[in-house]
Amino acid sequence: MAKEIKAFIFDLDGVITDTAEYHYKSWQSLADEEDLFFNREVNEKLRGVSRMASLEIILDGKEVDEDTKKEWTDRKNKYYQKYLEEITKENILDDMEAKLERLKNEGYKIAVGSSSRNARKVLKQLKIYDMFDAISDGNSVENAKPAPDLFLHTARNLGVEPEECVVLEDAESGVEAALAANMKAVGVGPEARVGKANLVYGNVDSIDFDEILEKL
Ligand SMILES: O=P(O)(O)OC[C@H]1O[C@@H](O)[C@H](O)[C@@H](O)[C@@H]1O
Ligand SMILES: [Mg+2]
Repeated sequence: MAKEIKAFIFDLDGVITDTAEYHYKSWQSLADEEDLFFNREVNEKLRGVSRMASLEIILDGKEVDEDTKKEWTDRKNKYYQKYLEEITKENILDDMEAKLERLKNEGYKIAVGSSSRNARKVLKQLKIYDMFDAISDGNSVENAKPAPDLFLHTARNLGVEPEECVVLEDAESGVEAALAANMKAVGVGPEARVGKANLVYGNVDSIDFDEILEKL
């Protein structure tokens, strides 16, 4: 028999807030300065992918020494952090805060499971940091999504079984990580990207928690 749902684990970038545009602009600045090929299509491949792995995707096989990679990812992060200074509650997607409150009031545990090392900073800027029962970020585990480690770490911190968790994700790598962790996956975005999830919504606004609780 399916286990009862006790917790919801939310990806951050692209599910709670749309910081993807700031990641894009920051990579674009670096790419322009270093004469690397980059555009929105390449940027789509970076969804859910860690900082260094993102650079490897942009480099697309081009050989660069480790010190330079470090300097480039640091520089991209410096640009990104400048954008983060500007973000406020207004950057929360649709009625996500109300949805989180509702789940909390109904007794579900809620957590963040993000690949970003900036996740805590983002949550503080959005003024929702204290709402969560657990927060896992890009510093929490060694193996990034699509490995299940980040979500398993989150479940352990929540004190629930993986089978009792639902993960909400906008990235293919995140959906894969959730399924590999034996959790239920809700995909947010086009079928081509998140179609492997147990349930798919085209955008954050259309996420229906009654349906999720009924079907998963
Ligand atoms: O560079 P950061 O803040 O650690 O973020 C790592 C990754 O975090 C993910 O949440 C984003 O979807 C990726 O685009 C990003 O590369
Ligand atoms: Mg995401």
